[in-house]
Amino acid sequence: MTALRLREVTAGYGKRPAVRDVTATVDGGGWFAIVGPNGAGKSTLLKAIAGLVGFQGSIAVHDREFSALSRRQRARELGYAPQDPLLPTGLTVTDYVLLGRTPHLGTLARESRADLSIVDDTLGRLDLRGLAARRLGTLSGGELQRAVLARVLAQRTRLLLLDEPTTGLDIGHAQALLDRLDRLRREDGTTVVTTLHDLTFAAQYADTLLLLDDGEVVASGPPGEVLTAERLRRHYAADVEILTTATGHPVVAPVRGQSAADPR
Ligand SMILES: Nc1ncnc2c1ncn2[C@@H]1O[C@H](COP(=O)(O)OP(=O)(O)OP(=O)(O)O)[C@@H](O)[C@H]1O
Repeated sequence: MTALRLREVTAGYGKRPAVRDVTATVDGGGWFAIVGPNGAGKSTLLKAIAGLVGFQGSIAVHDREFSALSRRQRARELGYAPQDPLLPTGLTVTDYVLLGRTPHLGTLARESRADLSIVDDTLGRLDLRGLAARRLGTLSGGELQRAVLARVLAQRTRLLLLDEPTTGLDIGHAQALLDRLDRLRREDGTTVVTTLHDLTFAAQYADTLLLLDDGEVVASGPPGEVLTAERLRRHYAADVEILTTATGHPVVAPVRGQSAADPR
């Protein structure tokens, strides 16, 4: 099944769209990473898919035209975690994660035992049970990041849109978080769409990369095809070598002192 279909999506804020004519298909259960240099339009594209930025073109989620759905229906179809969410610092981790159940609550808006059980299960999956009673304002950056992911996972949607989910995480925590997402994908068939700055991580986890530059798609396909030294020089002004892990995944290795942006 197709989880997400974008047809000629153009989106932005003012007269000049930040994203232009993006066409892409994401298979159910896949991992699709949107990559590109700063300001390329990655976050804008995710926001358009999440219904937070106006767009032209067509966005279909699980074969339903997204603009035809109500806010509540959208929140049941996809979970979105922004890069810098506004966090209610006084809320406990449990109460914050419970917010993820809002689209599923009945008319009386009271959480059921099933909702609480989902929250507890999600806290367990993200090793957050020990922090359940802590207020968000007292957490470290990495702990907060996990709490944000927990809120989205508690929404229990088949499609996740995550904007830079590893920002501020050390390499071990970043890997653990991406591994958890990967397990979710394999066990529950969840579809994952992320923006990721770390191209080596993107190549490890995603099956498809979409490379944006200046709002336009400049390459898409399997990581091994998209990530070439030539492309990274052209679109990131970066001097890199592409190495390969024992498992055959590309590794993007910067080469010292040879930045293409350096006037020399
Ligand atoms: N709210 C806004 N109003 C006006 N312009 C915006 C707004 N948000 C982003 N932009 C502009 O849209 C363009 C794309 O920004 P976007 O945040 O989508 O890029 P990005 O690829 O996610 O960048 P980064 O890697 O730096 O996070 C940029 O030129 C940015 O300045």
